[in-house]
Amino acid sequence: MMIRTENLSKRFGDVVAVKDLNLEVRKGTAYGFIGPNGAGKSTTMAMLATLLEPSEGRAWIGGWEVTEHPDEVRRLIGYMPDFFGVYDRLTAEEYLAFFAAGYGIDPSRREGIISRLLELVNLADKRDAYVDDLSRGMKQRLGLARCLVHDPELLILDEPASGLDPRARIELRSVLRELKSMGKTIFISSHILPELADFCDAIGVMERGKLVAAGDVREITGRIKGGRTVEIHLLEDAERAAKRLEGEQGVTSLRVDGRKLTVGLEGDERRQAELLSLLIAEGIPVYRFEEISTDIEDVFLKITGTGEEGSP
Ligand SMILES: Nc1ncnc2c1ncn2[C@@H]1O[C@H](COP(=O)(O)OP(=O)(O)OP(=O)(O)O)[C@@H](O)[C@H]1O
Repeated sequence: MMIRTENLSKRFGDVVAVKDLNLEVRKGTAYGFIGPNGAGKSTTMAMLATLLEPSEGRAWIGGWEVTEHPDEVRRLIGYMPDFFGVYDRLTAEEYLAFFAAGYGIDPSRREGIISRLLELVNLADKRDAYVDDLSRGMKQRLGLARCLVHDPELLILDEPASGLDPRARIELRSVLRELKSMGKTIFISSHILPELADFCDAIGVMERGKLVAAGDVREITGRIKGGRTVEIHLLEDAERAAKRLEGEQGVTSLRVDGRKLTVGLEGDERRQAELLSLLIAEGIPVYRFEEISTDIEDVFLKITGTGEEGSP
């Protein structure tokens, strides 16, 4: 596990920014952290990046507890905050050299690293341009290069696509895909779900400090596309039921979790009833069969229906 948190919480006076957060992000995957403004995404990311002390709970990065081993954690992560400072007298190259020096990278290696990074984020031709003259999309990509100077395993990216035009978003996404193919773990936030859906393996949705949904991206996006999710509780391991429903018309996903089977379904109530009959006919002991709460769908509607210029 690359990231794990246990009841991670943060209070600012009376404001509970993050409440009892339990997250798991597997190594080598891209995890989309979705939620409206103020949901607690930035606060969570800052705690993971060792910049903010949790009020309660714990968090581990690559097995290192963030408050006990901040140095080890910092070596493992590249963190990109949601703001970009002002660097009017620095060129792109000088900017990266500054951070490379900050990470204690040997001067003889800096030049090579900077060239490779500028290449990676498609800014090789902007090497001598002043940072403040770059477009917002270029600045974001330069910011990404900056958090890669020490070759971290995990990238924590706070709304990197916000404020970018569609073209700049596409360019950013192509860089992120490349990083993923290099084996990096990517933890990325956004308030627009479709923006991350096709890139991420898993997503977690925050609302008012709480994780209200988390899981496989296909399962969750299936719900948004009008599909439904049915939870089936059995008196036996759910494998047999999963096998029986595999390939059945309308079934878009199946997830076995001990004696619980979660089914993504495209179809109406009649189809649900048919699937239940199939299981019963097979002698599979179902004791609970229910479509799970539509609250979660409401949350998605709120998040995805904000009228922002998303790029599905
Ligand atoms: N330093 C702080 N002092 C007081 N309150 C804070 C502080 N930082 C964040 N908060 C509050 O904590 C809550 C969560 O904020 P946070 O920035 O983590 O949300 P977010 O999901 O990242 O939203 P955004 O997309 O707007 O950055 C908000 O109510 C915010 O006002």
